[in-house]
Amino acid sequence: MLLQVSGLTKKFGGFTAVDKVSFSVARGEILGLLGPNGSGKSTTFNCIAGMLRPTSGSVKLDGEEVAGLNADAICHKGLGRTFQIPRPFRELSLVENATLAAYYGANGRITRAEAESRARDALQLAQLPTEASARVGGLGAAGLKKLELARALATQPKLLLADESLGGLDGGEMRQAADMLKHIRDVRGITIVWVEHIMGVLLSVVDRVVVLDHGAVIFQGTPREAQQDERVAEVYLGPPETRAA
Ligand SMILES: Nc1ncnc2c1ncn2[C@@H]1O[C@H](COP(=O)(O)OP(=O)(O)OP(=O)(O)O)[C@@H](O)[C@H]1O
Repeated sequence: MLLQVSGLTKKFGGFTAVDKVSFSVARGEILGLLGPNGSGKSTTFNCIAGMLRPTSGSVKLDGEEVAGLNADAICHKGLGRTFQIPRPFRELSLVENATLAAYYGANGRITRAEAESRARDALQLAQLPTEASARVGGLGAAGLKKLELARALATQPKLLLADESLGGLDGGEMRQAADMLKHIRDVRGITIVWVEHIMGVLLSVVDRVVVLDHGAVIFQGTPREAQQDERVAEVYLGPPETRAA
């Protein structure tokens, strides 16, 4: 297993946002981490990525305990993440943005040529232009999401945590974003944990899903099983008697 989350708990004062969450992700797998708004997805994500310190529990990346390490240290151990709201350096070019991410991922221990090569490779994987003149300014919502992905890929992660990659995209862009994540896994073997609150297109590309509700895991299984599961339907659609026919 590349990622093993065991008994992960995060409390904010007396409120338990993540309650003994356990799941694992095999090398090369795409796992969808789903749940309605407020179910604890972002808190789980941030505990894994080191943006939040878990109250208790274990997070093992490639067999090594990383719970409680800071985000920089976890990135240097091979975890790349995207942010829900892209915040690129707008005054820099796309290549410069990705190059900075490559330096960050390597903890500064690569040459400029190597950082730029990693940056161009990541931009290509994210289907963005690689020429020096390509700027952030002209990118729309989908382009900014791609740049977010390219910045995470430039850190050369073993595990990519994708946070709400579909937010703000239209139907066609969502399909393209989903296919891109699958392509990245297929050609590079990068393991992906993909956090979304909407199921839709995600179910067509993930291998397995974990569904959270009120901070706890209520379902783990294949996308097909998720679509047939009554508890999953309930948290997404409400109780059977209130659903439209
Ligand atoms: N820093 C915080 N302090 C207090 N409560 C918090 C904090 N962060 C999150 N929460 C609460 O924890 C619960 C889980 O929030 P979280 O953001 O993890 O859910 P989510 O599933 O990611 O939701 P969304 O899809 O809306 O992003 C919510 O009730 C939220 O209000």
